[in-house]
Amino acid sequence: MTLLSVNLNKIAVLRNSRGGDEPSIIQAAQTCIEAGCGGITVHPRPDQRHVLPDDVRALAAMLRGRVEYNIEGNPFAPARSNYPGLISLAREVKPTQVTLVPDGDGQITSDHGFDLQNDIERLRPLVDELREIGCRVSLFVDAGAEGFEHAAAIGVQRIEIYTGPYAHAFAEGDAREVLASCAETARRAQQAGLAVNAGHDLSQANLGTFRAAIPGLAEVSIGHALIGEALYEGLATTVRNYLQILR
Ligand SMILES: CC(=O)[C@@H](O)[C@H](O)COP(=O)(O)O
Ligand SMILES: NCC(=O)COP(=O)(O)O
Repeated sequence: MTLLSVNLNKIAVLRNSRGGDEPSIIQAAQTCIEAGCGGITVHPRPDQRHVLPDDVRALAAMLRGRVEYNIEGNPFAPARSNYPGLISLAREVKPTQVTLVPDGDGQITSDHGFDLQNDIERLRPLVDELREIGCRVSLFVDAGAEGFEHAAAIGVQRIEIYTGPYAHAFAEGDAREVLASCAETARRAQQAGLAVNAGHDLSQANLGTFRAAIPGLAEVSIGHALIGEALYEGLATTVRNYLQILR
């Protein structure tokens, strides 16, 4: 069964746009859980454009023991005022999973994964620390990435395939080549002993085709499209629609 982890970044975008407490990220999480999602994902960025450190803390308190909690971010992004750093936040709230994403500050969104050949030694001490905390560690990678045996050797347990290029190709009408690359990437990662997650720009339109091509897909984390669709259909209904696709 592929777990649906709802990314709540875009709830925080709307909330921060007026500087108040509404819409509530906690109420959104509660609605998603009651609708049946298996996890909640947030990506607290250093520039605090959406999810804030206090959101991460508040979610930890309400999610514990209910659904999986996945926190994403760049572990190398330095701490700054009001942003303690990803590893420090993980040490504080002990989420189920931490997904390491090599995003720079200037990016409008995540758009690439780690270079496992060159980044693995820098990642080793961070993976050690996250495992010590008790978190599952996942690395954000591009389709076609190499070096999964190195990732497994330093204690990484999952990869998350960056599905932005797949979603774009799907929207353009021909995703066969990208999908085949994602499937081969998943196969090689599983062969190296890693479980496979996926995320970025997945939607009700493209998820079924992706899921059918990736045997054993452990988790999808979905936010932008899901929250957008929820503006029309309602959050609970939208979550249930995704769960129906993943059945
Ligand atoms: C890693 C990834 O692809 C997404 O989870 C990311 O969290 C999207 O970030 P924004 O919501 O800031 O675009
Ligand atoms: N890891 C992907 C994620 O959490 C959500 O990405 P998106 O659906 O907002 O593009």
